[in-house]
Amino acid sequence: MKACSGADPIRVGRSYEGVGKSFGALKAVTDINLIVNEGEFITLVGPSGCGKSTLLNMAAGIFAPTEGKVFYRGAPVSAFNRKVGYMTQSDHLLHWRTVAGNIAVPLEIAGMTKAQIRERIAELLDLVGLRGFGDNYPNELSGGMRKRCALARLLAYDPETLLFDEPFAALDAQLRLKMQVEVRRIATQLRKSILFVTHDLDEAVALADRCAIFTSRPGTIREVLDIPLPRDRDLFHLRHNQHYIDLTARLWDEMAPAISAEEH
Ligand SMILES: Nc1ncnc2c1ncn2[C@@H]1O[C@H](COP(=O)(O)OP(=O)(O)OP(=O)(O)O)[C@@H](O)[C@H]1O
Repeated sequence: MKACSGADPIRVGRSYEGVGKSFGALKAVTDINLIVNEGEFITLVGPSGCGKSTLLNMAAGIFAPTEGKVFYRGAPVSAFNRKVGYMTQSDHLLHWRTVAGNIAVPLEIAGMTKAQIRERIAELLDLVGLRGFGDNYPNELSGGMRKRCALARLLAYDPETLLFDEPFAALDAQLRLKMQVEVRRIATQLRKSILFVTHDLDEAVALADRCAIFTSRPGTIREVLDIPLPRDRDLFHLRHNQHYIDLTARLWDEMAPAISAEEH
C-alpha cells in the first residue's frame, strides 16, 4: 500500500485505505489511498471511466469496496449515510413542488416540524441567494437558480461532506463560474469537506485545495497536486494569478497523454 498523501492526524475526516472496487470481472479502481481532511476541498480528475464516480459512491456508502476500506472519522463507512450530500449533473428537482417544497423534502424525511422547516428554508434561501423565490416552481427558474435550489436542498440537513459529480458540466461558461464562486464561498463559510469530480481542468485548479489525478482504468491516484491558492481566492480574477496559470498548465501537461489516448 502506498503512503496516504496529505495525512494530518488532527483533521482527518475521510480516508480511503487500499481501496479497490470491481464490478464482476471489471476492476474499476485499485489501491486508492487518499486522506480528506476536515474542511478540505479536493477535486478529482482523470480519464473517462477511471472510477471517479465510483469513489464518490463508496464515500456515500452506496456500495462497498471489494478491497480495503473507506473510513469516516475513524469508523468504516458501511451503509448509505446522511453525513454526505450528493449532487450530480442533473438537479433532480421535483417539478410539482415549489422551490421551498423541494428544499423541504429532506427536512420532512428527517421529521422536522412545520415551523422548523419554514425557518430552515428561509436560512437556506438566504445562503444560496434565492430569497424571494421560495414560491416559484422549477420551470420558472433559470439554469443557475435551479442549481442554487438543488444546492440548498443538498445543504438542508447539514451534511458534513459534500460530493459533487460534474455538477456544472452542462452550464455555459459564465454561469459555471458563478456557481463555482457560490460553491467555494459556501464550502469556506460552512467549513464543509468536499470531493468534486470534474473533467474541466481549469475548474479542478480554481476550486481545489488539492487535486487528485487518476490513471486510466483500473483507476488509481497517480498524484495529488497541492493548490496553494488562498482559501478566500477571487475566482473572477484567477486568470491573472501566476500560481493559477502555472498550476493549470501543469495539470494540462499531466493529463494530455491520457486525454489524447481516450477513444472519443
Ligand atoms: N454500478 C455499476 N455496475 C457495473 N459497472 C459499473 C457500475 N458503476 C460503475 N461501473 C463501471 O466502473 C467503471 C468506472 O466508472 P465510473 O463511473 O466510476 O468512472 P468515471 O471516472 O466517473 O467516468 P466518467 O468520467 O466517464 O464519468 C466504468 O467502466 C463503469 O462502467
